[in-house]
Formats: sequence, structure tokens, C-alpha cells
Amino acid sequence: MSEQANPFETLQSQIDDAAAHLEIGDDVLERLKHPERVLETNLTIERDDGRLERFKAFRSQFNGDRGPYKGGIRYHPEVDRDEVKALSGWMVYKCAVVDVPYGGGKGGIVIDPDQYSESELERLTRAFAKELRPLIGEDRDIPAPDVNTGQREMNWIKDTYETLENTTEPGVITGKTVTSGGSKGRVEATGRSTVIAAREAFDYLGKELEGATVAVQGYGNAGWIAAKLIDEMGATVVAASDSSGGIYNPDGFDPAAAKQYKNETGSIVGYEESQEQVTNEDVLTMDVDLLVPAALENAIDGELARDVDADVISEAANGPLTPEADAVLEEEDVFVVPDILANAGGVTVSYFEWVQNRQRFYWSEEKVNAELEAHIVEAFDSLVETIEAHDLENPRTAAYVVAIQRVADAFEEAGSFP
Ligand SMILES: NC(=O)C1=CN([C@@H]2O[C@H](COP(=O)(O)OP(=O)(O)OC[C@H]3O[C@@H](n4cnc5c(N)ncnc54)[C@H](OP(=O)(O)O)[C@@H]3O)[C@@H](O)[C@H]2O)C=CC1
Ligand SMILES: O=C(O)CCC(=O)C(=O)O
Repeated sequence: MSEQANPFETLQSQIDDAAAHLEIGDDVLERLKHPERVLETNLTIERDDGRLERFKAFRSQFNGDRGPYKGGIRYHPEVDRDEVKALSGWMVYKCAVVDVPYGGGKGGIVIDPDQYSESELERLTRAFAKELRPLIGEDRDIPAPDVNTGQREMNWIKDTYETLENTTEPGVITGKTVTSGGSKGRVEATGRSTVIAAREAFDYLGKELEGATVAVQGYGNAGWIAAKLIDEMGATVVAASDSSGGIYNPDGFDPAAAKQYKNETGSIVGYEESQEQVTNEDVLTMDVDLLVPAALENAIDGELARDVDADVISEAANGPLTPEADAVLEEEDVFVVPDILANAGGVTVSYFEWVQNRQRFYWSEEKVNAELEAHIVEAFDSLVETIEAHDLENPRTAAYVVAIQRVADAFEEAGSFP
């Protein structure tokens, strides 16, 4: 495998590719390619055995021209400054492409959470919330879940913030449990938009989703829900993987039963309905109609892209393709629904959660899903219009053309402040 791409450079090259089709001055473009600010902090907590341990943490606020900064918090050993900057920039353009009134932010802690107890993770999350307190707020910056964080961490952050501020402000964070002010449908939202986007792409290409074969890389929140929902739409999930490896069954398997197996054993590897144990690389290069990368950045580089054998890719993960991989797949006519559209269901339902929190008026799951469907279909239609209007080959470039124009317009309409 070639050297890992730097995700921040990937983001900047994606912006440059799209800007070539727009009339935006280089000065404005400079603004759109760099974060407004990045917090780097050190959190020290007491371990269960009484020792102290320090953890590095970040929050990048990339751009607030369209609204408060918005984006998840990741716990992973490979979190670093450039990754967080890239992820926060992708949030800006994601929110713009689905037209939710937010800018973009992202945070992370450098940690392998599997090595820590629940009470250690609670102390660490509360320490991070305390550091974030001056920066966040329902009109300032609204965190949410990402890799290795979920409802539990969001509830801790909400409680810490509200306690320190002596207020109730559930809209300071999204992705909470429903009892703590979360929205119905938020847990499923990222996987749901990934499959809605895939369905729209199949429709656009004149391909049948019913009976189509699917491979899913990553079996966490985004990946397993995408697998479950695409199976419910009549496609056949033949392969899936997590960080321990992959499984394959040419006749398909039940995604929910595989998830149950993973819950019980820690991995999908070994799941009895699978006929073969395969590697992650095998999953990414399998001969399937649809590939859903749902793990981390740089899953497919230029070299591996030459072996990709899917007709459509719907990116549940952020940044799963390097720019070289993107170019190879474009050459090979693989239709890639870009992350900023495919996985935008997460932030879209986070927006619905925030609206519900502010109104103190809660929606049914049917309403959430119907509104989500409408946002993703409309975003996909704009993507297709832009592909056709600018005669573009690459759907990612089209998504950025839509998004960058929206952010640049908001910046320019605001005028200048002395
Ligand atoms: N959660 C959300 O709402 C959103 C998430 N995303 C993006 O989706 C992606 C996945 O996030 P999410 O599902 O929330 O995270 P989770 O932590 O729930 O799941 C991540 C999954 O990726 C797997 N994984 C990690 N490394 C590898 C690897 N090298 N090969 C194969 N699988 C691997 C993990 O394996 P294991 O289970 O073994 O740890 C896990 O199954 C990320 O890119 C995230 O930014 C995008 C929008 C919203
Ligand atoms: O729900 C949100 O606000 C953001 C989710 C997220 O981090 C992402 O879309 O990458």
C-alpha cells in the first residue's frame, strides 16, 4: 500500500477541483480551505487504579458562515490535528450540500477506548466537555457522535455542559438518547442516507437495486445500519468487515444476525452464516454492484482502486478514497456518491434533533424519516443537475460545486466587518 494520504490535503484538493468550475476569487477560496480555529488541549484524568493519564484532544471550527459549527467527536488512536481539520471541513460542505443551516466543526481524542473502563471514559468525556464549554452552545458549536462515540457520550457532554452553565440546553449536542432529548431516527440516519443515496444512484444509472449485491466495510453505526436497510430494500449483502477482518457468503447473510453475533463476540469474523473468512481488502475489491465503505479515511488508495470491482460506491465513511483512488474510479466509470452527500443523513437528523430541542416539540419517527428522505433526494437531484450543467464526470466535484457556491454566497452576502 502506498503512503497514507493526508486527509487535510485531500479536502483541499477536493475544493480546488470544484473551484475550477466556479467563479470564486482566490482570496475567498483561501478562506474556504482553512479552519477558522483549532483547539488543541490536554486532558488529564485519574485511571481506576489511581494513576493519572494525559490525553491529547482537538476541536476544529472550520467555517461558520452558514450557521453554528456542527460535527462529531471521534475517539481513536489515530486522531490528529490534520484529520480533525479535514473532518471539520468536510462537515462545512456536507451541511451546505444538504442545505442545513450549519457551518462545520469536528473534534477528537487520541485514545483507543477499548482499553478503558466505562467510568474512565466518563471522566475523560466530562473533562473534554469542560474544556469545550466556552466554545460550544446551541448557537455556537454543536457536537455529535462519530467513530467510537454514541448516545452515552453525548448524554455525558450534555449533562456536564448544563451543570456547569446552570441551564437546560439540550440543543448544545445531538445524538443523545431519546429520553435525554435525542431524536427518533438519529441512530439509523447515517446508514439510512447512505442507502437512499445508493438507491438514487442506481435509479439514475438505470440499475436495479432489487437483487443487487452489496459489500460493506466497517460494521459500526454507519455500516451495519446501511447493511440492514439495503437488505430490507431487496439487495443482498454478501460481504462485510470490521477491524478484525471480513466475512463472505455469495448467497448473502442476515445483517441483523451478523450484528447480534458481533455484539456477543466482539467481531463479525466467525459468524456462522458466512461461508468464507476474507480480508478487508477482499471486501473492498469484491465483484459487487454496490460497495459501502463505512470505516475510516484512506480505505482505498490509488493502487487498491484499480482492483475495485463495484459499479457504485456510496460513501458512509468520511474520506474513504484518496484523491488518486477517486481519479482511478472516475476513469473506470464507477459512480461514487461522495461522503458529503451519502452520509449526510447523520447531520440532517441532528439538525432535526436541534430543531425539536429548541421547540421542545418532538416528532414521530415517520416524520423524521420522511424529512430525511426529502433532504437526501433533493440533494441528489441537485448533484445530477450540476453534473449535467457543468458536464462533470465526477459526482464528488459536482457536490463540492453546489456546496462551495452556497458557502461563498453566505460569506459574501454577510459583507465585511471592520
Ligand atoms: N456516526 C455517525 O453519525 C456518522 C459517521 N460517519 C462516518 O462513518 C464512518 C464510521 O463511523 P461510525 O459507524 O459512526 O463509527 P463506529 O465506531 O460505530 O464504527 C466504525 C467501524 O469501522 C470499523 N473499522 C475500523 N477500522 C477498520 C478497518 N481498518 N477496516 C475495517 N473496519 C474498520 C470498526 O471495527 P470494530 O467494530 O472492530 O471496531 C467499526 O465496525 C466514519 O468515517 C465516520 O466519520 C459519517 C457521518 C455520520
Ligand atoms: O450529526 C452531526 O452533527 C455530525 C455527524 C458527523 O460527525 C459527520 O457527519 O461526519
